Amino acid sequence: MLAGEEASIELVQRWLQRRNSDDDETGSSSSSPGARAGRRSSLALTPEDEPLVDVANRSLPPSNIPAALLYSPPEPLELLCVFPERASRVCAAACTAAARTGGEARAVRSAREALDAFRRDPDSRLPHVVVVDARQPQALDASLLARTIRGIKNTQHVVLVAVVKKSAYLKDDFAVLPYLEAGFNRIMVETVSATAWCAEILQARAAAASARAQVGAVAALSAAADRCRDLVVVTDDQQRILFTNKSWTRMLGWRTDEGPRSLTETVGGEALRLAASGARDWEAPVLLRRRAAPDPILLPCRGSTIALARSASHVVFVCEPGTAGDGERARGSLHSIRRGSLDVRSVASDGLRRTSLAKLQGLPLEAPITKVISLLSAATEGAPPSTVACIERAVDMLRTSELYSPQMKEDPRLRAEDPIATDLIGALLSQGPTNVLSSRRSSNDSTIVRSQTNRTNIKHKTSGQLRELLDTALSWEFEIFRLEELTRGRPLAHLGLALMGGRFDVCATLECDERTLLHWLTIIETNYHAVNTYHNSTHAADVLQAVAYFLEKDRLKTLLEPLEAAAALIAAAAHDIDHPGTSSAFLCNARHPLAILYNDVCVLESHHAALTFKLTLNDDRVNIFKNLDRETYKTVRHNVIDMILATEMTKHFEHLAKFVNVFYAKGNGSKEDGMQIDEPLSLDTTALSLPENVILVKRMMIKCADVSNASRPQKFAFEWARRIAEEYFLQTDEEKARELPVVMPMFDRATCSVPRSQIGFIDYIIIDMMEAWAAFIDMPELVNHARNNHTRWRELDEAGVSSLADVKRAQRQQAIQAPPTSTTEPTAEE
Ligand SMILES: Nc1ncnc2c1ncn2[C@@H]1O[C@@H]2COP(=O)(O)O[C@H]2[C@H]1O
Repeated sequence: MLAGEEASIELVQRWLQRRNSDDDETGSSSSSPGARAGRRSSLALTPEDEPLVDVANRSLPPSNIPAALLYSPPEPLELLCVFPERASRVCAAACTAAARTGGEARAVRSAREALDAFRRDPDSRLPHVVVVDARQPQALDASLLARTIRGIKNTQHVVLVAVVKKSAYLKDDFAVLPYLEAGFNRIMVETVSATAWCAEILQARAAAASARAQVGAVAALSAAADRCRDLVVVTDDQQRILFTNKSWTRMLGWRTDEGPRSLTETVGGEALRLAASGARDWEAPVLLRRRAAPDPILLPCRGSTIALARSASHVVFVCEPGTAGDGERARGSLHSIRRGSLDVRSVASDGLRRTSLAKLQGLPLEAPITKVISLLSAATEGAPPSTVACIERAVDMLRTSELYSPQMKEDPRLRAEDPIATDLIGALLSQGPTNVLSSRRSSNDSTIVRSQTNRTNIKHKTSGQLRELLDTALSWEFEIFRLEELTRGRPLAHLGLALMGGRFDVCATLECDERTLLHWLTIIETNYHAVNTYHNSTHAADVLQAVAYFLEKDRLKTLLEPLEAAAALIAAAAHDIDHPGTSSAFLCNARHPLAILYNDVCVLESHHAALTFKLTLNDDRVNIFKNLDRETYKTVRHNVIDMILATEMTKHFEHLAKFVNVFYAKGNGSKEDGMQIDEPLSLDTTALSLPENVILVKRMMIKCADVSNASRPQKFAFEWARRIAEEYFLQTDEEKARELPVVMPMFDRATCSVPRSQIGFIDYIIIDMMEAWAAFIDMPELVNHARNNHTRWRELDEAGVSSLADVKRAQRQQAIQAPPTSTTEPTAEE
């Protein structure tokens, strides 16, 4: 037994014990002998306590399949006949029979045409029965066709009928076997009798309806399992893994297609022994081994053996995460919620209440924060005055509704002598119009007009050089500026096609064709402003490339579904669409129509997300979502919007703090501000089993990609720094020209130190975030590059480099030492 395991087992046992007695009290316990024997067995951890698995339990009565679940909506039969011969009389008879039985028939002559019927075309219906002419192997390989159809997803319920010659049928007793092995359900001797075909088709129709009902039921149950938080695994009677749900995959890190095949490789403990004993229902602790962590986790587990015939066919294990040793946690049932509430009341009834807390306790609902405040208040009892003062201060802080808004003045790291950093970080983190009193003004009234370049669709043709470059699209040193140059300012469509269309096969995931994806990428790219020095389609391509790079990391490969990966790539490509080159605060100050439309709240990001969907849905030729069913579309839309909105910098600390608190909360000594991580990070992967935590991962992914320029090798980081500084300067120019409040007065081209702005950006925005993300996806170079860039900026600062022109000169010198990589857009200084 592993160190500390005994204590954990005891905790789980206590939890199970308490729950059993709870169940008994409430009368919710199953009264079947099997269930009781199983429950006793859950506490049997020594040979003396061996569970009493009775004879009745071993004889495995058939498990109940809820009849209502076996529902299949009545549908008129769709028959597909595959006969190579042009005017086959057998085929004609089958088609006539289909019409007579109230169905519809279609005849095709080749395997390719037959397979077309299984393409996901929303306008055509899938056939229920496919009749394949197996009489002329030289004209049509019927077995190969059957195997291919069976290889297509969701065709288990389609009934395949092979038509054979009578002579072949009567050849030997086992003549039908090769057809059955290939995936045919029925074998029919050739006949031109429509009546004989009627009989065959009626039987096939019944078989198809029954198979459809069963497959539908299994799909519904596996979807249910996938959506629950418990870890579910189903094995065969030999403990070979047949199914694991998403929570299982997320928490343990094993993908269904690469993980252990046998349960014994990943599960240990009492549960395994009980399952092997053939008990029908049982509860016991289970030890689960994780892919990336040496120490197993111990969870309470409930199991059932499924037996439709005499012998067991399936064994189901359901493990509950987050409950071991956490007996006080509310468990979702009315009973337990009430119990949870009572905890707070009893805590608060100790004379420690504050008036506001008493009010909260009167509410029928309870938020976790209420409970936290109550518990903290209770902890002051008998505590020394200094502790009481500390806790009371913490409770006061928790009462604010702006839990995640950093207050700059209290941050000791932001010193008065660092005005550029203060300016930049302040502007990034604050929302809405600038307070006029705190801003500088200018009297100049000229306006800079930003126009949009007119672009045409790209042709999907890549030159040799471009192709070679795109082959390196999954490298962290990807030459993004060279791509910008080779594509004449249209990097997004080319890179998007290579990554989304190629490596990530987004077309297959969204069931759209490549042409639609290309049109989509083109329209998205066209709506970026090429005149922006930073927020143009090269930035979008850069963020797309970073997201693609992150998605290739093992942690994310295991965690995210193809649909989630597709949504992330879409969000990355579109996340700054139609960016005007000025910030949201500028738009608010300027009373821009977008600021009016979005009430000064998340103005730009709301616009990016809304415009993305408006452009996509407006035209079928670009609508990459057009073939998705309603639910899938809803999921993708939700994901894309959530990720685009997550790039809003005013929520930066909120997203980062949530991510760090959820995944690194245990064993990391974080400072009072909650952000500084000084100890080596130890990741808590158990948190991955909760879908709401996966959202935090996706937000963090796009956020890190969005500002990854500072974590790229120096030559890229410097070029991006120049571009963003130039864009900031243009905004300041425009603010002065229009007598608007100046959002970042320090970003004045006459006075700004670019190196210092970068040092501040890396110090306050980049380092903490990249440390947390780099540890999560195992990519230390993110932090290494950021630190190297920081060092280099500091050297330049100390050497007196300040203006954009100075930085450009330094870049040139650097380029002489290292070969040139980028072409750069001319800046206003040149
Ligand atoms: N290298 C950088 N230096 C300073 N600010 C940056 C840098 N990279 C990104 N940003 C800012 O971070 C913001 C992230 O969201 P946006 O792309 O809307 O706008 C970005 C810039 O305002």
